[in-house]
Amino acid sequence: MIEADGKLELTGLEAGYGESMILRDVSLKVEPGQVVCLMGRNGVGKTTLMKTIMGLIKPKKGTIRYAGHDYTSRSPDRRARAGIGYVPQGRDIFPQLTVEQNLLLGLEAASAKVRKAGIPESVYEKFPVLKEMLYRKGGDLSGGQQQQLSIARALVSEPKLLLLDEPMEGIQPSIVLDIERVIESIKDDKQMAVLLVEQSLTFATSIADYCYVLDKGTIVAEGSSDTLSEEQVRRHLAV
Ligand SMILES: Nc1ncnc2c1ncn2[C@@H]1O[C@H](COP(=O)(O)OP(=O)(O)OP(=O)(O)O)[C@@H](O)[C@H]1O
Repeated sequence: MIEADGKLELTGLEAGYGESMILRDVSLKVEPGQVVCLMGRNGVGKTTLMKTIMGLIKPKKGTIRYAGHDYTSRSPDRRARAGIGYVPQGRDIFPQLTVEQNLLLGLEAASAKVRKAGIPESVYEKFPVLKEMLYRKGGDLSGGQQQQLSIARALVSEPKLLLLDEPMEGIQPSIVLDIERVIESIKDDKQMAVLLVEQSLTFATSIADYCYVLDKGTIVAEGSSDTLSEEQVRRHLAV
């Protein structure tokens, strides 16, 4: 792995919708091979931050550096081709397309080299259920399976940086475990940097190398899982 591969560095980011500024002075780093968790109550700006990293929202101030280059003004397309994979909140798969067709769409975002190689076998190893259901329509899958498909679709392009927005939200416990195992295996592979929005403090601190807590659009606490005190995090997570 090249040293800067997958590295993300946000500095002094300000972003929002029209006149309403949601993120204020957000600085954050994800190193190659790391899992970094972003925590915070509902509505504090976690999704807005993910969208800004993906290029779907243009920041008013600050910089986004990725893989050693300034990506602040680059299009979402270019970010995807450069290896940023995004799994948005709420499994936006295509219900009328088959599982395989959904996965092939993930390849569209990939670099030419990855596109040529096709869907990597490693994706089916991570999600064996999808291989069994390859020709079923996405809409026929359970909610948890759709979430697995949504993550698999991002993995198909073999990203260097994976943005996961609350992948465990609203999913039955058995599938939560499956998804946690996949995130653990991604971490063990050490090929990808992961920025994970996660509400479960237990899982976040067990998997993350580093955690950030966002409140009202600002980072209010950060640290490695062993230095960030539970009390500190809970204070900002409590309603
Ligand atoms: N398209 C939009 N236009 C205007 N305001 C928006 C839009 N999307 C989100 N917001 C506002 O931005 C703020 C942050 O929302 P965001 O979705 O980033 O929060 P979040 O931390 O991801 O919350 P949740 O956990 O509920 O998804 C909220 O006040 C929300 O109402």
